[in-house]
Amino acid sequence: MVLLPKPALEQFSLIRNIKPTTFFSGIPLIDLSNPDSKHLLVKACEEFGFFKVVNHGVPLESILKLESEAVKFFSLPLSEKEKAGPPNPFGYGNKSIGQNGDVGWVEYLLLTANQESISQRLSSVFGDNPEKFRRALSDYISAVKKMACEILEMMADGLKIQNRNVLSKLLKDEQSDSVFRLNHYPPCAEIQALKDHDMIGFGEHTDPQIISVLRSNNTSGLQISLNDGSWVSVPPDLSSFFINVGDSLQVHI
Ligand SMILES: C=C1C[C@]23C[C@@]1(O)CC[C@H]2[C@@]12CC[C@H](O)[C@@](C)(C(=O)O1)[C@H]2[C@@H]3C(=O)O
Ligand SMILES: O=C(O)CCC(=O)C(=O)O
Ligand SMILES: [Fe+2]
Repeated sequence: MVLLPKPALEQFSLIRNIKPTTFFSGIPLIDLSNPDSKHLLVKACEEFGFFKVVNHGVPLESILKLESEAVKFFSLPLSEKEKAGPPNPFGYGNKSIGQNGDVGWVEYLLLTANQESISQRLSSVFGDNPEKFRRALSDYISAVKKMACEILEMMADGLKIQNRNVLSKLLKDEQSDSVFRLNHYPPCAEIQALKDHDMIGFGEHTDPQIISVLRSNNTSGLQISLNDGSWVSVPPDLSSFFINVGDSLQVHI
C-alpha cells in the first residue's frame, strides 16, 4: 500500500492512469526559409492539423531570455504570484483552467498578445525588475507574431487565395484578440513515485483560435490525437516551434 501525503491526496482528481505513449516520428516538418514549403504546409494542415517549423527567424536569444524570466516568475512564492491573478480575463492562474471548471497540474500566465494593453494591466507580474520581463516578453511576442504572420501568409499562398494577408491581418490588427500563454508544469514527486499513474497537466482540448504556436522548451509531455483517435507524444525540441490548427481554421467538408 502506498500512503500519500495529504497535499497530494487533495489533488487526487488530477491523477490519471495514463498509458505512456511513444514518441511519434511522423510530425510534418516545415522549413519556413523555403517558399516552396507552402504546399507541404497546406498538406500538413489538411491531413494532420499539426506541424513543426524550423528556420523560423525567432532568435534563440529572445526565446531563452523569456524562458529565464518565466522561470524566475514561477519560482516566486505562491502569494506573490497570486498578486497577478486571477486569470480572468488575463493574469496568473493555478490548477483551474478556463471558465468551465477544468483542472490540471499546471500554473500559468494568460496574457493578451496585444502589445498595447499588455503591460499596464499586469504590473504585478513583472516583479522587482519590471523592465527586464517587459522587454523579454515584448521582444518574444513581436518575433513570434512575425513568424505566425509568415505562416498564415504562406498558408494563404498555398491555398491560392489572392489576398495573401487575409489571415495574417487578423493577427496584425490593433484590436486582435490573440492570446499569449506561459504554462508551467510543476513536478509532483509523490505521484511520480506511484507506478502507472501520471498527472494531467493541461487536459484534452482543442484550441478555438486559427492557429496556436507552441514551444516545447526541450521538455516532453505534449500529446496530440491522430486521425484514428490514438494519442501520441510529440518529441520535444529546444528551438523549433509547433503549430496546431485551431477550430477557427478547421473546415469540415
Ligand atoms: C479548458 C480550456 C481552457 C481554454 C478554454 C478551454 O475550455 C479549452 C481551450 C483552452 C484554450 C487554449 C488556448 C488558449 O490558451 C485559451 C485562452 C483559449 O482560447 O483556448 C485557452 C482557454 C483558457 O485558458 O481559458
Ligand atoms: O503547454 C503546452 O505544451 C500545451 C498547452 C496547450 O495546449 C494550450 O495552452 O493550449
Ligand atoms: Fe491547446
